[in-house]
Amino acid sequence: MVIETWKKSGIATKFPTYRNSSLVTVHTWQQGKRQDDEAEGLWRIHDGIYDFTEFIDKHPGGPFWIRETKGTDITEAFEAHHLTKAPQSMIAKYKVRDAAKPRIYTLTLEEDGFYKTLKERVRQKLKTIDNSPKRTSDLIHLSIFLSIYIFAIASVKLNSLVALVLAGVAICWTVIISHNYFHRKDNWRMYTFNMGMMNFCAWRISHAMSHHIYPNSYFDLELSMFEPLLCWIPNPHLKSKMLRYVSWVTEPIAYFIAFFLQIGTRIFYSLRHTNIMYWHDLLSLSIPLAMYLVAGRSAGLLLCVRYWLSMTSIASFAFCLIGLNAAHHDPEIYHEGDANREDRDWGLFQVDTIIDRGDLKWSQFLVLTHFGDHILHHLFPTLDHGILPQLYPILYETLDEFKAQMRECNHIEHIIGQHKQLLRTEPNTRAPGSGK
Ligand code: HEM
Repeated sequence: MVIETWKKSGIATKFPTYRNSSLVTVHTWQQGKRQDDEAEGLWRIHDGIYDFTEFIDKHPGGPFWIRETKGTDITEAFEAHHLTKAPQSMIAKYKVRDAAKPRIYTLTLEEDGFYKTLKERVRQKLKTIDNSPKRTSDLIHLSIFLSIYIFAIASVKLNSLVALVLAGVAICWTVIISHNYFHRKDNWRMYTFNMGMMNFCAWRISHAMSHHIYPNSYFDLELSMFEPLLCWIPNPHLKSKMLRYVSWVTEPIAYFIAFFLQIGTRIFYSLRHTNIMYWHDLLSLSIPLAMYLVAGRSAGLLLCVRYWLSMTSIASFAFCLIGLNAAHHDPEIYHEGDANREDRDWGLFQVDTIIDRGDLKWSQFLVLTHFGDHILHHLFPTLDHGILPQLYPILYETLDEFKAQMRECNHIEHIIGQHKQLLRTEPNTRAPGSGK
């Protein structure tokens, strides 16, 4: 089949099927990937086909990761989520056959390539690392999480706008910090991601499996989900003139409604197609409930719900302001259609799709609440953000060896860059690392 030129991906031999569907959801992304990935209905790692059915409930990281990836190519996800050698030595017994067709993804994970070299160094470093910052992360998470209820209740009890805004900020920060936890084995903190009406299971697909593995490409669901309103891919087929300029106006609206759009789409899809809702989708309701039970009986349930919806839209706005301007969108950053680095290493691809927030690095609190240390987080998503700073010397050394660079800028520069990227339709012809 001939692919139209504009649909040619820089990281795969196919244009992803899910992008042809009218409603883009986590579920349609998974369905499309099962069609595209040449995994023969099972699990694919490199050029082998594996049957992990028996292993789903035994997986130390929790059953979700394996159950939800059945029928897909998990090569990069498998590499990025394990730092010990155990998983690699375990897979042989589940191998069924060699894959009939080549992999569709063209990124590489060579033993002597950037990512595997860095990973081996990180593996060694982890043996001697100071783990105490993990406790600080846990404490920060718990304090911010509890402060949601304190500020929410205060907003009703004192009829205070300040408390309402603070509750919104606390919801936003709780959601961002709990992202530090949902990338790992199942744990109670991952559930607190749902305080903003979104769901960590949906995000384990759209964020961990899609965005983290294939950032800024056609396979990145976090780009395509925004495309009716905001489009970062520099391609006039996706980004009409109208969308380019109108997006600057619709952007603040999109920020305010993003959380509601996520749950709305999931409810709509569940009613029309297959249920993709979980019991823990109800967790965010604990906020208005606490407000009503502790402080709102005289004010009434309706007022509590109104205040809760207001703080959630503040949280949504703050989340988008932080998240969409944190790392990935700037004309200097690789987006689908731009010239590729010659070295197709998966880790270098991650480096090319990110500019870190340099202004946060001095504070663990700011890193946790603002998607800081983003490059290291993309490369090693299961590691606590608290210990990432200790890995910088190894990262710098390995980047130097592979003639790559880590880029940094502050939040204002990111906001300016993100808006320029919304306007950009011309692909970059200079490949990252070309040095010209
Ligand atoms: C889509 C594929 C997979 C994903 C996303 C995934 C994800 C994870 C996660 C998040 C953890 C917990 C890490 C932590 O909290 O530090 C984990 C641990 C683990 N997983 Fe997986 N996993 C996948 C496939 C597999 C497979 C196929 C095997 C072996 C057959 C496996 C074996 C293990 C083992 C042994 C651990 C314990 C920690 C370690 O030794 O690294 N996983 N996995």
